[in-house]
Amino acid sequence: MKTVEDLEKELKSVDKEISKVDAEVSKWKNIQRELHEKKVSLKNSIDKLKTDTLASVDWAGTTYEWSQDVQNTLKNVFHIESFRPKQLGAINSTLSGQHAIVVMPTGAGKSLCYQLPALVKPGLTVVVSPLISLMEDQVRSLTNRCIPAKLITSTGSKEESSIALDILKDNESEIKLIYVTPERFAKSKRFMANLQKCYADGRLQRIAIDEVHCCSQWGHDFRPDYKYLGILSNMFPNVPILGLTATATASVLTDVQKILNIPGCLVIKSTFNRPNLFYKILEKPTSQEECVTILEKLLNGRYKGESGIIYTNSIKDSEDITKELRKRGLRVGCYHANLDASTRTQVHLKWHDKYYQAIVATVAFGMGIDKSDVRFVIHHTISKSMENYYQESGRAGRDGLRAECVTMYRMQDVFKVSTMVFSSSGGLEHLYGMVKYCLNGTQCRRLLIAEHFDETWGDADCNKMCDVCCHPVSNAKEVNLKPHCKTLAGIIQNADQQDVKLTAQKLLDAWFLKGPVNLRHKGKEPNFSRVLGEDVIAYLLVGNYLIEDFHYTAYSTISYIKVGPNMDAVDDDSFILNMPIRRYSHFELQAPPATDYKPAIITVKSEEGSKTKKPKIESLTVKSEEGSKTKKRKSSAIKESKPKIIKTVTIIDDSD
Ligand SMILES: Nc1ncnc2c1ncn2[C@@H]1O[C@H](COP(=O)(O)OP(=O)(O)OP(=O)(O)O)[C@@H](O)[C@H]1O
Repeated sequence: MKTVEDLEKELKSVDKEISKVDAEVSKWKNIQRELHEKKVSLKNSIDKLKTDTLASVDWAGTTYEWSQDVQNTLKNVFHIESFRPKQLGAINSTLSGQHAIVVMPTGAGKSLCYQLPALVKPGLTVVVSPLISLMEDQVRSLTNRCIPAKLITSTGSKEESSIALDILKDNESEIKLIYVTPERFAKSKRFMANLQKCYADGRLQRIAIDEVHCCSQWGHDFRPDYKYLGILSNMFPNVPILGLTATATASVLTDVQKILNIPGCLVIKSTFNRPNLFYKILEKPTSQEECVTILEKLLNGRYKGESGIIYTNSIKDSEDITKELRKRGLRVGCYHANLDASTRTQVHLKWHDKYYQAIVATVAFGMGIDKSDVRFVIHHTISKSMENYYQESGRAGRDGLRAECVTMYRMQDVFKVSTMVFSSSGGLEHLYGMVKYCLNGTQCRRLLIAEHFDETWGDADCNKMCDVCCHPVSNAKEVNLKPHCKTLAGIIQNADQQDVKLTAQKLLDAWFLKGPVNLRHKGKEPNFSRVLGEDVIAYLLVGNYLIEDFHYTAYSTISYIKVGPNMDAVDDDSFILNMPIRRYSHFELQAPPATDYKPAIITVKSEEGSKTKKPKIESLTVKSEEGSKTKKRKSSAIKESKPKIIKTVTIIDDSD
């Protein structure tokens, strides 16, 4: 019989064995993890290679079996003379049966990429779109062109909905495009059953997914119902999926391909450079009243008689600014998510019809704005990311004529936004990208936007259409931040010892020897302005020398400033940190800009027919109600005078 000692000995040896096995298991688990990582990386490389290989094909050819039909449909049905960059490639690829994602900036003409193919081949194109109003506009405009299209909504009567649903299984139906929201795929069994019948009958020609970035949580407009669209590629093999978006970040595009189950699909991306948009950062005063005065001057001066949008970051700001501008006699509308749908539509229409010169809006005013002559977009507060900024400012100048994107920047707004976004994944990182853009005073703003979209644009692409390129500084002065870093870290540590938390404003006060004496440092006041001091704090924040620390109160969230991880390096002898000093360049508020922006090609559609010409800026034929005259004038005059135009002037961007 074994003794307790024997058993304990045995137990020890089993423990030893277990440890050995654990070590082996952990070794194999590591190997397994590494292999999984390798597998994912190989899959990604394969997908990327597939995408690159597909992208290297010249899809914009004109010798496909459908090429003649495509040209005829373009001219005779859409009454368009020529394709814009990448449209033909997108059309040919989807007609070839490829899954594809088309990435084009706002207003570049994405809809044509699925509307035209729908008419060239037999069968039905299902278009998924997130907004009913957007779909209504599209169906209306297609119907006006005698293109049979229908919308399936849950807002109409049961009978209407039933008729629309039956189109899917009616082999005799003439409808070519059917618009649905993504919720249909998730929630309507009848819709899915009819769609399967449509597929089984060989009538499902294509699935187009508009605003396809809504699939991805990385995008700026995530919609949970979009994730159900992932079943489509398996459910309907051989039916090409065409995703369309104006969001071009690589992570979003890869994510979208994964969610839709079409990894490695063709990605057709046109340049995101909007050459007609002028980018400007404007110094924002500290008081709301002064801000309103600037807006008033801009609306009455620089943008007199022009349409635009003023973006604010809160409902309260949008209401207050609207009220103040109205008091000063300006016609502006207010738009935010708390207004009911019919009020929002009213505001939108009044702006569209030029009763309102501008809409003062939160970002709720976004998707579905189809006004081509927006001449200015002013950001009263910075956007929460570069991606958002590009989308919001991109609502200007869809007609290709010069338009301006002005952002009012002040350090205090960084915290207004950071306290809203800090809890979302990547929120602060994205915001700091926007702050870097505002702090920049030496690099072309277009280059910064290009970097964001992984594109490379040359200096020539700007054509002096940003404030930095307009007022280049040959020898930008720099401020050596090393001593200031030490002072600021010292102030924070001193406050910490007294159990006091510092907001950025309080930190700034203590640094400039203002505010409570016990929080001030013992050295001298900085020998530069407080505005530059604000820039230094923001610069250190985006560089991780300072960090934000968020605290909730009953009514709000407060951002306090703490020393960040990169501050450790400041004590090294070799540490160097110089910040280029930026200056706000002059910006005329009360007079229209002297423009020298020349659009690439102008197509003048006249009663006699359409002609495409090289820019004919010196002379432009304009027919007024009084008759037709040809005037000699400079390009700037095209924008400034407002003839009663009967002929349409369409600007085509030929940069590819
Ligand atoms: N090749 C073309 N030539 C001239 N006009 C075009 C061409 N393609 C499209 N358009 C016009 O450009 C305008 C914008 O097109 P569309 O609404 O499809 O843009 P979009 O890229 O979908 O924009 P958004 O991202 O805002 O939805 C429409 O009025 C459309 O008729």
